[in-house]
Amino acid sequence: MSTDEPLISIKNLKVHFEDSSLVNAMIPAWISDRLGIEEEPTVRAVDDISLDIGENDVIALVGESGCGKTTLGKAAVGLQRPTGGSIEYRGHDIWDVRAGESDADITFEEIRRSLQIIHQDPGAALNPYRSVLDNLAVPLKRWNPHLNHEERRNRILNMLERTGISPPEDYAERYVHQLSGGEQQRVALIRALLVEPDVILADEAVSALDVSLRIGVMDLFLEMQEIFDTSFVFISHDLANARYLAGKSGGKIAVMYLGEIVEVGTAEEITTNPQHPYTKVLQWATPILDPEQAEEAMRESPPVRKIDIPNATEPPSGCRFHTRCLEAREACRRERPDLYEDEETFHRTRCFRQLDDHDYWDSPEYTDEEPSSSADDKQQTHE
Ligand SMILES: Nc1ncnc2c1ncn2[C@@H]1O[C@H](COP(=O)(O)OP(=O)(O)OP(=O)(O)O)[C@@H](O)[C@H]1O
Repeated sequence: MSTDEPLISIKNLKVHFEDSSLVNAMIPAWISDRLGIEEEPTVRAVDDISLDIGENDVIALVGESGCGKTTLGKAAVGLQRPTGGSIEYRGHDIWDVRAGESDADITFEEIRRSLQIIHQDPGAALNPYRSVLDNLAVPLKRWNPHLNHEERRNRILNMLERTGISPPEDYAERYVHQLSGGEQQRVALIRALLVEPDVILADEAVSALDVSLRIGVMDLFLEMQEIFDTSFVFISHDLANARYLAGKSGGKIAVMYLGEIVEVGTAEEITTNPQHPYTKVLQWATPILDPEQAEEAMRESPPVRKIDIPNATEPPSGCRFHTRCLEAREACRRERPDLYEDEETFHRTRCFRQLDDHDYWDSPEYTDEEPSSSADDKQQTHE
């Protein structure tokens, strides 16, 4: 259950990258000028996002590849400098603290300790030349220097045991490559938990795992979340994972599309009552386990005009989803919708269709793009 005071407050966050791709970098500026090539288009990875993360909160960020999930997550934990807007940790602007321009009684280092990250590839975060014990001793030595060797060892063995790595004495002596993917992810989780963080960002932390192991690791994350009262931000391109994580923990799902959050709600709301047309596309593309239901779903056309996602360097005007949206009208091309909140459920949706009296309803249907063949779309989406 989260308290009113946010742990992290993200306000109008922008992270734009200058896309200095190799091709651009190899073309001299004078040739680019003559050919009219724009040298470094700006990638609007995160564009005007506001989001609070409360104490003991669970948020599952979901969206297609390239929509800005990782960039938002990294910015939230102080690993990515914003190009606009702000990120506050317990009321202190993280980057002002880092620049020494804040009167906060906390250092940037301490903020970074409180905000941990777990990557998709846990092996990358662990030193392959050290044992599990030595790997896990590193954060303890740094943040709990008063502990002696024996105390550190006991704490680590205890965590190994609690996370189901048994016998802990045996595993503690193993090297990272001697562990399975699931065990490595558990060790990465322990490494993050040992420094007693307020927030753990788990970036596609279960995506690489076999489906059979996935539920076990997700359950472990949620169990640890409850025991340690740590907030978790789970990043996933898979709505099914997001639903599981947010559903079991009573957390929220935030759906991202092209650098924006388009819908936020409980797992129940997003699953049974999705409001944004893009969320319905994600829902449609999410595998259904029941074979009978899956077959029926396969017969339905995708609820989208076209499959291709626009380029993040040139996002569509107005509502960014309008070029793919079956419900789009002219108003959607002209004007950017806000995240409108349902007063009863707190479900928020960035779509004019939430407002009974919006001009949208009198606006002509959007016709710029020809709807593509639904049969082709179906095939492409399932490939
Ligand atoms: N350092 C960078 N320089 C330039 N562009 C970047 C950089 N990092 C990310 N991007 C671009 O920003 C956009 C968002 O990327 P991001 O990795 O945040 O998306 P994502 O939703 O996490 O995708 P994925 O699931 O594939 O990791 C993409 O277009 C990506 O190419």
